[in-house]
Amino acid sequence: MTQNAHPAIVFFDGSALRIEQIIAIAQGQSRAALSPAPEFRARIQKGADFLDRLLREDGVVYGVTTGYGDSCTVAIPPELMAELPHHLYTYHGCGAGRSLTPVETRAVLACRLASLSQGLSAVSWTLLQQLAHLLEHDILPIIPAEGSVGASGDLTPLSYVAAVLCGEREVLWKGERMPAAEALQRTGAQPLKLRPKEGLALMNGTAVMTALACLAWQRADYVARLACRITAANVVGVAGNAQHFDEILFAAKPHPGQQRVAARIRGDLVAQAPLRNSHRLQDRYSLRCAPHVIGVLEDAQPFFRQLIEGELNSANDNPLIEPDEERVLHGGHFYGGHIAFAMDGLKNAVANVADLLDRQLALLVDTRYSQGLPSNLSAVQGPRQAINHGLKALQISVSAWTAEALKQTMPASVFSRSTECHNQDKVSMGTIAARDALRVLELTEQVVAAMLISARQAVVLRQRVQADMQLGDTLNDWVGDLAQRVALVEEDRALDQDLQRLIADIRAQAWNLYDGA
Ligand SMILES: N[C@@H](Cc1ccc(O)cc1)C(=O)O
Repeated sequence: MTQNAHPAIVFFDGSALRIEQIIAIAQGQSRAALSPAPEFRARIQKGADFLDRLLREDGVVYGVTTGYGDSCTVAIPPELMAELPHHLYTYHGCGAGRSLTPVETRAVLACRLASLSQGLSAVSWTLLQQLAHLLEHDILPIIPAEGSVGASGDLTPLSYVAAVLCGEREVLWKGERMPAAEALQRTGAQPLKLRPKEGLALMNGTAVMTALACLAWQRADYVARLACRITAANVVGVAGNAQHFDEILFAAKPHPGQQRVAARIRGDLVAQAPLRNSHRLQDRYSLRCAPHVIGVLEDAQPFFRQLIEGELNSANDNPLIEPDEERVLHGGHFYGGHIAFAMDGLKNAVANVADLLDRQLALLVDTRYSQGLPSNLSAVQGPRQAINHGLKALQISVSAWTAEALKQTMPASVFSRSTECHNQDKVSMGTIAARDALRVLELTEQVVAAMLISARQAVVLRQRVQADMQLGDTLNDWVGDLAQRVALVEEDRALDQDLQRLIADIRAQAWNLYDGA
């Protein structure tokens, strides 16, 4: 997707949002705003009014007139009720670990706003405005990444959002870390005084894991595309057999994602005649089965999207306050099992792509398998060949990153444990799964960056040993583009700067691959 494909403003009014809209907000390509539609505001108001009436007439609402979680049996005296929401974020101020990045934090704010805009959380219009104010002025709560079990949602990390709305704790604003109160004041906003239930509404949900999942989904999509292009280049590099990606062959196995991967690679290899009589009819699995590996990710992504967007477009706190039917519904929508499962699956499929690429590089650097390419893809000829080592160390690094990515695939969702005096006795661990997925993606992007260097190197060296080798236009243009970004590795040189630049290109999705198909 190109940048100008994003609308300038994403309006929040409870209607369904897509992953791309959250990403566009997170990356600063779109602004977020509350819908000006009077019906939307009226619906929000109706929820808040209903809660007020309920308290006047009925007097008992979980988390409003009672303590939280297992402490729901504790009655809150009326004179202390107003303080209760502030206690919620205060005692949850026990996060640790790295802080979420600005991109991640914007995504969190957008996901929480999406959930509260469903109109089922009985928050005030003022609260929504304050949340939108943070996004509008790019006031970013400092949110520690660790400390959520992912059911009761992301209570602890979201307490940092709640506190900031109330002018407490710290934010990043215009690149500077400062007290939240100062940033609010300098942007013309007042600290919020939370109404009954608003602490729970803000915190008792899945916005952190959902935000991280949106970001992971999009990065995984791009990794899959790059893996197709790199595989095609590597087939050329080792003079492999393009027939492995044949259309009739893949028609026999009706996984649409796998078929799409085969079609992409096949399209990239248009100039490669199928080697019907070559001495080696079949390439090794890391090439021949590339559609079967990348295809798992491709086929799973629509399902992951469905899980992620289902969560994104949900009211995921508790209790829900339904203003039309006038119901107070106690449930467990803060349970992030769908995100946990999506992220455990995504990290597995992505790490398998890293592993595939690592195996392809192992073929390329080894003269036993590379069909005439120089050892370690060294481009140096003549006497100086002896002291030059080509991509030897790069391949070792790729193996290290791959091993670490694979190690990270242990499912988080199976590590549920009973917590909070056995009220939260089954939890999702979705936030841990999402953080794992991002770490796997980081490592895999490093692998991909290295593979860009090696794929380009391999194609050039193949041309050297096989002067009549033809490249299709797409692959030719792409290798030409890579040549602009990274010089051929000839005399030994440190490659870390090249890697950093390429990783940045990958993160910026610098290449338009397969026209979004
Ligand atoms: N998620 C719990 C509420 C809760 C809130 C804060 C806690 O510290 C613990 C539990 C529920 O709705 O049942």
